[in-house]
Amino acid sequence: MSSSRRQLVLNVNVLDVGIAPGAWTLDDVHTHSFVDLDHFTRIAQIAERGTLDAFFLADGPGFWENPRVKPTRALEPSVILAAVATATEHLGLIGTASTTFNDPRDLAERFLSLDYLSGGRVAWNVVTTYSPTAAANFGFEQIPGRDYRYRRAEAFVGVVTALWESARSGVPVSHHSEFFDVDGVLRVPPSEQGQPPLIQAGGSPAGRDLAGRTAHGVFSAELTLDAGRRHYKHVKDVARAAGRNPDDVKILPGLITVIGSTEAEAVARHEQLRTHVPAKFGWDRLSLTLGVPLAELDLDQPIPASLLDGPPDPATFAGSLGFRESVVGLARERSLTVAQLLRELDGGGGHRAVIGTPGQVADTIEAWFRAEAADGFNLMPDAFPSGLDTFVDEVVPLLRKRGLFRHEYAEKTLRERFAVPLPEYGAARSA
Ligand SMILES: Cc1cc2nc3c(=O)[nH]c(=O)nc-3n(C[C@H](O)[C@H](O)[C@H](O)COP(=O)(O)O)c2cc1C
Repeated sequence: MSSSRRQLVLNVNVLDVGIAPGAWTLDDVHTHSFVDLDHFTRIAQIAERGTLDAFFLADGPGFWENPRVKPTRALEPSVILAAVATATEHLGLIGTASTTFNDPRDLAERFLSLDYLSGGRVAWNVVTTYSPTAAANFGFEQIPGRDYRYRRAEAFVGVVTALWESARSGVPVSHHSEFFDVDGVLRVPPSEQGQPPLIQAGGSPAGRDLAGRTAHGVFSAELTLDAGRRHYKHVKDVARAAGRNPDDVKILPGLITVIGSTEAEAVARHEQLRTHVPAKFGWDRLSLTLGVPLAELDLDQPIPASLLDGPPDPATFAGSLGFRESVVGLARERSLTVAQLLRELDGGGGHRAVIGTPGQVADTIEAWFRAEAADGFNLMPDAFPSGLDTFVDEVVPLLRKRGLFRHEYAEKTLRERFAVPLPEYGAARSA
């Protein structure tokens, strides 16, 4: 793939007041920022000032953080995205919605409406969700197994894209599968970009396969350059084998940023953001990510190889295999103690963190992009709005100077910006 044709993609992943568990303690947020539309539109306007590609909301229908420790997503994402759409002109709008806990017609209508009203700036992040709290909200005793979730995801994506196509063609969908029976057309008018592109998040073999065959972007959680390159090649190979142009699926790992004008300043900010967070917070998260009881994780010792070797049964392991593989890879490669691993993961979250100067952040972005470990990143600033402000003011100019990032928006729709083609008429109709 020629690197001159590749465009660096930078989305901002908006995790309420920031990914750092202590982000809520900073002075520029107030107690209700996480449910304040002004907070979200302000973030979007900063992102647009930095000509970022898109505003990206994670979501799951249930609590996934302990709300006693950290404010967590409370408003339904399409409501936030509708407000952001009216406050911006160019910024893409990526909404996450679960294929396990939604109805495809309802979702197709919601996302195409948003796409129509925003002038073709929307993408759907397809997730299958592993949170037990979400399952309990929908009458399941436990989260349905991974095979079931991905089979349903496949059918779900087929119905949604077929319905979006019906909005353009007027030709009714006729879908009958293990999961859905849908006959009809969508009443929403077609959007300026035809239909929203698809992003996918979930790194198990089934998740990567779904992404390679159907998605235009992958939200991944790779922690080392080598693992990033392997994942990148794998998904592009799946796309190629499915007859697609591998450039049409962008690989976008998460990247946590904690920025200071010197490295010491960044470390001090990082420490400050940890002050009010219970020590057990990251430890708990790590135990869930690995599927290993907390009692077996000694802070001062490396994780025993027997625990790293894998969930005993991947079919029933409830967490994300993608996150688990990334964390295990890092722990093995660097022989880290649990305490060092937690530090490296900035609290056990599973995404790569750079704690450093704007130059160091730009270096990481450039190195991963040039090594074909990433086509871009889903940026996760430690805290909003300050962490994003600094990124836009200090890192974006460096990336522009290096010829890696746009100076202004050139394309109107998100599909044009990502340079991904619209499916042919008929491709999805009887999915
Ligand atoms: C980087 C990343 C981000 C994710 N974001 C979400 C999310 O916002 N909401 C959600 O319900 N699930 C999310 N998931 C979970 C996946 O959809 C999936 O349910 C889970 O990862 C299990 O799949 P896996 O074993 O294929 O990784 C995310 C997974 C990854 C790897």
